[in-house]
Amino acid sequence: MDLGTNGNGVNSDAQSDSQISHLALDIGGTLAKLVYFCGNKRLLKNDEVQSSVKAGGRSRTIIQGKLHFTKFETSKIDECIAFINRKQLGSHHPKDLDNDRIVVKATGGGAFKFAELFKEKLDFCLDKEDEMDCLVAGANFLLKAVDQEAFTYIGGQTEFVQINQDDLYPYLLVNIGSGVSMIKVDGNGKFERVSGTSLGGGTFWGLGKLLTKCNSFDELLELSHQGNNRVVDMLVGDIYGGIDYSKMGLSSTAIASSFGKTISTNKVLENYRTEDLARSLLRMISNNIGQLAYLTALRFGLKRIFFGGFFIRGHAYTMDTISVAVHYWSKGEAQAMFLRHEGFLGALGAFVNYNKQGHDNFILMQRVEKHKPELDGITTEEEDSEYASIDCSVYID
Ligand SMILES: Nc1ncnc2c1ncn2[C@@H]1O[C@H](COP(=O)(O)OP(=O)(O)OP(=O)(O)O)[C@@H](O)[C@H]1O
Ligand SMILES: CC(C)(CO)[C@@H](O)C(=O)NCCC(=O)O
Repeated sequence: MDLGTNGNGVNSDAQSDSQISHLALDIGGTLAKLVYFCGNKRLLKNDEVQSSVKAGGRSRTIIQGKLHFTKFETSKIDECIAFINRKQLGSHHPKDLDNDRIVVKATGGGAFKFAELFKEKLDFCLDKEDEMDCLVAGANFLLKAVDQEAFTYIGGQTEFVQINQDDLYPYLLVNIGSGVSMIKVDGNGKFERVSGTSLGGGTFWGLGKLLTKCNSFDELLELSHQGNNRVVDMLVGDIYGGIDYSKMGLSSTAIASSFGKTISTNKVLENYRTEDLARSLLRMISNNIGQLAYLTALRFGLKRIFFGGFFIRGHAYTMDTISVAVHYWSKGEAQAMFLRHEGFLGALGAFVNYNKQGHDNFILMQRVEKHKPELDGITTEEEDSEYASIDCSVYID
């Protein structure tokens, strides 16, 4: 990534305005996530160079641009490769001195599984980063650098959380991907994966697909939106003749047994509305994760729980169920918080890790974006229109 600075730190590159792009990948069990930066190289002005040299530093080239976010199904990794190729992402990265291949940071199991494929198709050398390390780096970056990133969702109301940088740690990060990882975060690079469960997003999507025969995750979410779980779930009231089990604080409407009602009738699968099945399933998975998250937080005395991963998808009912579960089990002591770039923690973390040794010429700067409820910065129809890009600058030596 050497852009040609001379010995005095004055940039000798004659081109002052050229496009540049950088890329990091998180290839998970279900989805492959891409974070890429596109921007225009800007040479430092003379006075900027002088002040930088006077301050004892080297001069740097600033690149202003946007971080973009997009995803592909891991099972269609060829589409992801074609996208990278079409956009020529990574073409400005440094090359591996040993084999002359473009080095790209990558995390998730797919960084191992597809290393050969990326080598063959794109001449990339995937520089593998640990998945948990990247989730934490991504979450810390978002929480510290991105304005209005974290929010609570209670009773249909979104409220942004003001993050106090000096009082961020410790917190519990619950990443709901195909499976669920729970990580106790104590600082930058200081963390422990303290728990996990295989009942995660993959379980919801997989069982949901089998039960409803729907073709996409979004369709399944949409079905759940319109369903009524009481048709499928056995409620406390079903067992107690319509009344609360008040001695134990269980209201008649509380779920006593997820899917429990399906055993007591002579109905078969086809007799149930797919909407109701989807609703029950979403509630079962979200409730369970909310409860496990709370118990894990309790185990380590953590009050703040941030939820990430693509399972959440900013979906109101999912967030509401998780929030209620955390609130209910903690008796209001702990709080569930969500992140706007929930699904991209790992990919962002891999991107941020370009700053680590060996890549210290690439520094991701704070972004400047103010929250816009609607989408911003969408530049092409190919991009995933759901995710707001982030305005930011990077410095290159
Ligand atoms: N368009 C989509 N297609 C498939 N799954 C989706 C989609 N949108 C959201 N999901 C949900 O997101 C989950 C995958 O989340 P995520 O990408 O964070 O995990 P992953 O990295 O693939 O999994 P893991 O970290 O366990 O390897 C799916 O299991 C599903 O529940
Ligand atoms: C295996 C990983 C870490 C892969 O991302 C994830 O799917 C996960 O955390 N699964 C849950 C595994 C467990 O703790 O039981």
